[in-house]
Amino acid sequence: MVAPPDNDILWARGLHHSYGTGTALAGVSLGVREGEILAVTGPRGSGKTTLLRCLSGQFAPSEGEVWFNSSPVHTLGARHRERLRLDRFGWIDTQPHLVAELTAWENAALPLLLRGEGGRAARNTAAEWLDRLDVGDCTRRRPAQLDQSQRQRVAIARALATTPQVLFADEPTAPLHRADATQVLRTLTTAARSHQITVVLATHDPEATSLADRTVALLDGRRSRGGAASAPDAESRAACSLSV
Ligand SMILES: Nc1ncnc2c1ncn2[C@@H]1O[C@H](COP(=O)(O)OP(=O)(O)OP(=O)(O)O)[C@@H](O)[C@H]1O
Repeated sequence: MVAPPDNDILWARGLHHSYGTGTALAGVSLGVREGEILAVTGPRGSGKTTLLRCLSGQFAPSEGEVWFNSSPVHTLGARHRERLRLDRFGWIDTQPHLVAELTAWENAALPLLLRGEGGRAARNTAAEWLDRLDVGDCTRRRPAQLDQSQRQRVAIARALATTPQVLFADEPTAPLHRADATQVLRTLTTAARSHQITVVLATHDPEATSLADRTVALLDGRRSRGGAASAPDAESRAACSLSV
């Protein structure tokens, strides 16, 4: 087992993952720099979600390695991976999975409370992020009293509230209308840049790829050549990342 380059916060080599007999990842390697916003693109079924789940420790890949901050993730047991996700990672799903019985405020504060933060501090931080996501006036409402766009904004505020080292976002603006999606994406990427949060963003949205530093494209569970560089130094960054 060879340690990854020091300058990659997240690094994966030769990732394979299957669902039963269906292969979702067939040997994907990549590196993500600290503070980088990386877009993962590809057609439906190309493996984007599976890649994000393997990188974030939700799935243990059937083959291959994942390293975070120069420590192996793929050799960790389920409980240690869970702890790593709670302490270091954030996750935004395509659909906002909020707790129906809790208010927007309580939903956004939840990961902070699970980390052991005091109630008042957690609620203050959650309120700040709800404000930034333009749902500051919905804090006392439950998910059923919010529209889809407001629910997704609460889910994004919840993911940002912990200021994770790496934020994984799986097509986070798919349920939003065009204008909403653009505004939410800009808020998300601006917040990530100002807080040095590394983002791995699975997306079909050209607007999202234009806000990223670099794009990695997948096809049939492998890296394809479709990833277009979007930043001046993208070529040199891409050279640091492996592709098979
Ligand atoms: N739970 C599952 N059970 C069986 N097969 C699955 C499962 N999840 C994904 N797959 C299959 O694995 C492959 C990769 O799926 P994945 O969801 O990772 O791709 P994706 O690029 O994120 O697609 P989409 O854009 O539709 O979300 C596809 O062939 C898909 O049908």
